[in-house]
Amino acid sequence: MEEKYDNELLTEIVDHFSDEIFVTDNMGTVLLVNEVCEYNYGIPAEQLIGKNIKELEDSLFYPSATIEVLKRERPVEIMQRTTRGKRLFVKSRPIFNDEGKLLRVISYARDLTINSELQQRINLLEKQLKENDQDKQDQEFKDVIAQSESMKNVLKLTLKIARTDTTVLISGETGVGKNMMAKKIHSLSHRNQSPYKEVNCANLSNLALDMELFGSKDYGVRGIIELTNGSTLYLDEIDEMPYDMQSKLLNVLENQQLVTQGNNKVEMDIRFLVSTRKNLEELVKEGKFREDLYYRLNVIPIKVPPLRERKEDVSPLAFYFLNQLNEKYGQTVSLSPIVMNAFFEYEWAGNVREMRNLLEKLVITSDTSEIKLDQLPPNIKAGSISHAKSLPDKLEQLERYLIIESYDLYKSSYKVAESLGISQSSAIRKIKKYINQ
Ligand SMILES: Nc1ncnc2c1ncn2[C@@H]1O[C@H](COP(=O)(O)OP(=O)(O)OP(=O)(O)O)[C@@H](O)[C@H]1O
Repeated sequence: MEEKYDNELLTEIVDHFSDEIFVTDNMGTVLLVNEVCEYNYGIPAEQLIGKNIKELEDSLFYPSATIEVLKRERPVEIMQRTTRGKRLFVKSRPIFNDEGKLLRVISYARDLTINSELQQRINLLEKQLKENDQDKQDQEFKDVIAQSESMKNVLKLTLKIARTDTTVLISGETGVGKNMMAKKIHSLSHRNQSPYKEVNCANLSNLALDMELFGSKDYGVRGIIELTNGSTLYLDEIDEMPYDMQSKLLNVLENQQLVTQGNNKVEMDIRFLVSTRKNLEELVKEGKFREDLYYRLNVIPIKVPPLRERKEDVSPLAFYFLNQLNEKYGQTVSLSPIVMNAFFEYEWAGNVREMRNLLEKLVITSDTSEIKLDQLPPNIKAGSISHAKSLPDKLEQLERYLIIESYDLYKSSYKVAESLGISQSSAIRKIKKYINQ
């Protein structure tokens, strides 16, 4: 009786096994197969029983692992293709009786097509997820110009960390957009309904900064740290914070508590975003910045690269600001290609802010619709000359600058020749060299 149940149990297990099971006798006659066979070969299991493996090879699959085991009398592992287009990984092994005579061959086959289909599905889902992320990024950052790979990476990281609560250290030269990124982080965070506060640590005297941040009992004022509880506080130019004050800030960060001017211990829940123009690690080495505070702040570092290291952003930024400013001042000013070239060559020590300010001045003051090279400040006109190292290089850059400036103004090789006192053929040659290349 129990044997019957055991057989039923065995059939149940075999039929529900996710791999194919295929058993033959020592002549290759099929004795047992499970339901997976139907899926792999397109034939119901019953129709396979009693058939010989040699009849099945080629018509249903190739090669047969069972035939190999029958030949060699030892375990075999092979890759098999079925006429239904499946790729199976087959493991077959012989079963011997007590006298060592081959009795059965049992094979297990795993469908690798499922794996690759699964992989394709995963790839597709990952792709959709990435596109989704890209859409989201484009939407959230539509007012942030980022054509360069390095800026795109900054945005990607910003999007990723905005919704967390970690402290972020934003570093970069003046005017690269640190402030803008900090505001983005806040507006994309769950704190965006509470007011974002910022304090510049370089603009105030030590005493005033202390009072601004921590408040004053004498004057009965509450500090901005206390007032920002629950929201985001951006500490701009943290590198300028006096050493002693750094300990007070560290205390708040470490203990998430603040002793207020009213002498109450308040639990703090502030997200700190800090920025630095200087290399904080260097300042730590020089003993000007507390190492413990540095590590506490540097949880997620975001480095916003200077404009000269991401030239691809120069013209998109210029067009973006030009549009914005034209609209603001009711103008229709554009930049001549040569001016665009000068923008590209220039080093922009003041970065994006310097470019925006210059464009604002040009849009306001220009009385022509196209800005010409001679309307630019000398440092930008001559920007590319200062990069040249040797005298011959400098001379060539100077020549290039004069030719470009003159051609930008006159748009005629004859006039360029006349204005610079050279022959027209020489002017043509130089225009070709520096402009039309
Ligand atoms: N990628 C950008 N796209 C659009 N506008 C930008 C971009 N980067 C910077 N700006 C604009 O340039 C100006 C300067 O940026 P921001 O004040 O964020 O720089 P910063 O690095 O914080 O400067 P500082 O170190 O002087 O505080 C702002 O008007 C900002 O909106």
